[in-house]
Amino acid sequence: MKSYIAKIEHLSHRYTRDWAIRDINFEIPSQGILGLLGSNGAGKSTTMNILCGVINQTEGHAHIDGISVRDNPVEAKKLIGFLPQKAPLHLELTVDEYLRHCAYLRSVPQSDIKAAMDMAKAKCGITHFSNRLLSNLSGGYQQRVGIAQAIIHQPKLVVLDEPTNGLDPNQILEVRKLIKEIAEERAVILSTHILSEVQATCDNIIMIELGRVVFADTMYAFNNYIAPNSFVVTLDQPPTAMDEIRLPGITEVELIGPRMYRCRFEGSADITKTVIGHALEHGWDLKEIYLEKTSLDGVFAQLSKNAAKEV
Ligand SMILES: Nc1ncnc2c1ncn2[C@@H]1O[C@H](COP(=O)(O)OP(=O)(O)OP(=O)(O)O)[C@@H](O)[C@H]1O
Repeated sequence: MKSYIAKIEHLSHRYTRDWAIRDINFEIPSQGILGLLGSNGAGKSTTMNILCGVINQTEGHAHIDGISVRDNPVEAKKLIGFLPQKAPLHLELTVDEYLRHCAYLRSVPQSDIKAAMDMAKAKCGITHFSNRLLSNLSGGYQQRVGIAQAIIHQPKLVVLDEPTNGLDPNQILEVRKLIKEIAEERAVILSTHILSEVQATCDNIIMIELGRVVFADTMYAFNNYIAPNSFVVTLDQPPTAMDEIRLPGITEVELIGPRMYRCRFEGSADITKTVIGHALEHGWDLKEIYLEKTSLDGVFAQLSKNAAKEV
């Protein structure tokens, strides 16, 4: 058995003059969740749409289980469930009416449709809403219906474009849990511009910026990559000269609030222990110290810098 279900090779696309994506290469593992992370306009939807046969690429190849999406779209699409950024819901239908319609569109045999609907509803926790109009469901439940339509034909790969966009914090947690459950049986690729979304749900990550892959590895490697390089410290009795806080290893100290300093450092985060010891020794009266999480912007900046160096 192949360890991946889909393969993207040298994928490039331009809508008009400029390239939206350029020479994208990656594989989607047969199981688990792959996160496609990138800021707005990075090229996530373009990549997803090509993968799902919604648009044809200008150059390169997308294969699902060895089948070319471009050359054999009907067969390739049978293997994919897709929830686009704007869920294709018909709000005037009930959950059952809508899912029956989706099963029919997905060529589920007539005799299997009821079982397919029951399976998708149970999996997505919407059985009790079978006869509810979609327009009367909350955003979180509408998204569950969107996911149910994506798995109704038991695809090997589920593609989710910004699946938690517009949901409230509780709904986000529930939908993430559902996505993880779905990925126990198949491959899932989800796109998002939210770093914490990928960190919370994904096993592997592809990060794209300006249409190019800037990072591709496991989530573990990514988390190590974005190890924080700054901390914030509040000192009730700070030294008169701010420079005194700049202990060896600290490269920059910035005043960001009353007696509150952002310190950038190189090397191990253990530097905070040194600062705590030093503050105690010099009576700086340390109130609070915490490592700052690297922002997505920070990660992008760092990755772009690295990519530029490699060119
Ligand atoms: N139909 C289109 N016609 C022309 N340009 C487009 C079209 N769709 C997308 N683009 C451009 O292609 C680039 C990539 O867009 P894409 O929608 O793939 O990015 P994205 O990462 O999904 O962003 P978002 O999170 O905002 O949806 C952007 O510069 C965008 O303006």
